[in-house]
Formats: sequence, structure tokens, C-alpha cells
Amino acid sequence: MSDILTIADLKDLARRRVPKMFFDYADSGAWTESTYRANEEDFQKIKFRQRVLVDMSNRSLESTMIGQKVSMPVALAPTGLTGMQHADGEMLAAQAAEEFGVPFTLSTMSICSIEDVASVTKKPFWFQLYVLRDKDFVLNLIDRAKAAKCSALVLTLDLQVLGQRHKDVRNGLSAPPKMTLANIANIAVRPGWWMGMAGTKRRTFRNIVGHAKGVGDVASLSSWTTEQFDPHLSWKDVAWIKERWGGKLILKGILDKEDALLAANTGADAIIVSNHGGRQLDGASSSIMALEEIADAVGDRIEVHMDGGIRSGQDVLKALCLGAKGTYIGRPFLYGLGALGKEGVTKALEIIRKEMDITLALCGKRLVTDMGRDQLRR
Ligand SMILES: Cc1cc2nc3c(=O)[nH]c(=O)nc-3n(C[C@H](O)[C@H](O)[C@H](O)COP(=O)(O)O)c2cc1C
Ligand SMILES: O=C(O)C(=O)c1ccccc1
Repeated sequence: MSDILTIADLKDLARRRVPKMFFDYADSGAWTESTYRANEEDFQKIKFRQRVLVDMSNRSLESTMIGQKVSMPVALAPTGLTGMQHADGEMLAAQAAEEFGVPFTLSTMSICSIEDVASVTKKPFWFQLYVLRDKDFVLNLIDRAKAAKCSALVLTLDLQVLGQRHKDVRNGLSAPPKMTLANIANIAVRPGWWMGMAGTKRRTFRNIVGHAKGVGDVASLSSWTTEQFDPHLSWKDVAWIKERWGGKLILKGILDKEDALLAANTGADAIIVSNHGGRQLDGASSSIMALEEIADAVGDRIEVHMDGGIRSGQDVLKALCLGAKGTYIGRPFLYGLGALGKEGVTKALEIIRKEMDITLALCGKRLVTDMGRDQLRR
């Protein structure tokens, strides 16, 4: 563990421990992956101002996201199939986040169900909703998230059609995965992973199987999921979901200022400036480059969050400087989970916290909430 100092170290270890098809699923973007790469690379173009001889004692990373206290403004992003990076992955990641004091967001497309995660956590977590064609099933998900006392609904808007990630096609990643010789050989040499999987009953999309009509077993899943994404969605759907949910609502997948203004009109509590980690529209702008314009356009009308490409505490601070009140990490916690299970998720959060704390000090600030545009050199 002592040799793990960066998120990249966790990624290297995950690559060795997680079967290729699932590691690649996490580590891939749509088509040429240009947006996936830009998400990370564009952070490097932004530089801090270094300040000296100011009081750097008693620093604090505490903040709030949608009015909820967080030990640092870094939530775990919703990610599908998280329980395939490590057995019971969503339950472990939720526990790590809870202990750390940051929000965990459970995906509709998770392996562990809403009820599974609720059974191993004490504090409320957030639930991410895909609005699928089967509206009865969508209502069922909303009601189950309410029953589990989820404290925010994250409504994802950028997956009306599914972007293509070539690696998934090449690896035969479907539900259930194609058991080619290459996949079997790959799993065989990762005993830690498959022993974990053999020891849990949670190996399929448990929010869906047994809940959605026509999905009684795993065999029917693949065609069901691809058919269910709904190209008809409109802003009117946001209104009925907001009404039915009745709690805090976060709209995820905004990358354009016109859309940000429409989102602000819905009365939602926050938007997430996001391109789905470069997994949807290849060729779209990086999230960090879209952030400032969107933050300027909406002003104080709605809280602005962002995700995409955050690989260090420095990246988090840059996003805060450019107008985000909160951020999310996707792959960094997945790498931690694949590398070391729950401990690895905690490790990812600790790495980011330490980088944030030292950077904050060297920028001459004590409070993370004081980071603004004047902390950047432009
Ligand atoms: C493997 C994987 C699965 C994802 N699944 C979902 C999902 O089910 N729902 C969703 O809203 N976003 C999903 N996302 C997008 C993330 O919520 C988030 O926007 C993205 O990962 C942020 O970029 P980062 O991975 O560079 O931190 C997924 C991302 C990854 C990497
Ligand atoms: O992989 C994803 O990014 C995602 O959101 C998703 C979509 C369909 C099924 C599972 C996950």
C-alpha cells in the first residue's frame, strides 16, 4: 500500500487485478476517445498562482453540495457495473464514501441494488436515474429510492442513445458477457477477483432483474437494456420526475450553456457539467473547458457541479476555481475498487484529499470555499 501514491498507481494495480473486459469497460471512451483524453489533458493547461507568507494554518476542505455537508466537495459519480470491478463493489464504495464523509451515487445500472446498498450504510446515499422507456419501471425505481431514504436524485440526461465504446464490442462485453477463450483465460489468472465473485450472489443488474417487466433473468438483459434508452425524452419529463420524486434533484450531463439555462428553469437544485466521462459524444468539449461559461451563464440560479477527468486534488481545486461548487470522480474510485476493494476507494479519496490540502496551502488559502478565479494564473 505504501507504494501507492497517485490515482495512476491505483489504475496500474487495477489493470493487473480486474479481468480485461471489465477494466477496459471502465477505462474507455466513445469512438476515438478524444473527449475522454481531453477531459484529463485540459486540466494540465490551467495553472495556479503560488502565494507565500500568508497564514496557511488551520486549513479546511469542508464544504456543502446541495446544502449537504461534505468533508470535501468530491462525490463518487454513478457508474454502471461497479460490482464487476470487485465483488459487491457498490456496497463497498458506498461504505468507504460514508466513512469519508462524501456522497456516494448509486447508478440505475449497478450490480448491487438500492436495497443492498441501504442495508450496509447508515447515512443516506444518492441515486442516479436513467429515464427508460418502461415508465412503470422508472416509477418503481423512484419509489424504491424514496423508501431507501436517498437524499438526492441524480437524473442523467446525456444517454438518450448509447455511445459506442469499441473496446466493449471487441471484448464481447454484453449482459451476460461472452465467455470467449480469451475472457476465460483472462479471468483464470485473476484469482482474487473470481474468488470474490464466486463468494457473492450479486452478479447481475439487481436494480432491474426481477423488478422490470420482461426481465426475469440475466439472459433477457442485453436486448432489454439497449432497447430501453429513450430517444423521446424532453424537458417535460424532468418536470414529472421532479414532481414524483419531491426531494433534491441534480441534472447530470449538461455541457452547453443553453441547456444549462433550461436546466435552471426546471427548479432543480444543481446541474453536473459532464460529458459522461467521454463515453457519449466523442468530439465534445472537455468538461473543464465547458465549465466556466456555464457557471457564468447560470450565476446563482442553480448550483453548478462538474465531473470528467479529475485525477488529482489539484484538478478538483481547478474546477472549484472555475465555478464548481462540487465535483465527482468516476474512474479514480473504480480503479481503487478494482485494485484493493473498499480500502482502495478510501485510498483514492485520501490521495485526493492530501493533494487538495497541500495545494490549497501553497496557493495561500486556508478554506477550500475561498478558491476562486483569482487563484488561477491566466
Ligand atoms: C465505467 C463507467 C460507468 C458509468 N456509468 C454511468 C451510469 O450508469 N450513469 C451515469 O449517469 N453516468 C455513468 N458514468 C459517467 C460517470 O458518472 C461520470 O460522469 C464520469 O465517470 C466522470 O468522468 P471520470 O471517470 O473521468 O471521473 C459512467 C462512467 C464510467 C467510467
Ligand atoms: O457505461 C456507461 O457509461 C453507462 O452509463 C451505462 C449504460 C448502459 C448500461 C450500463 C452502463
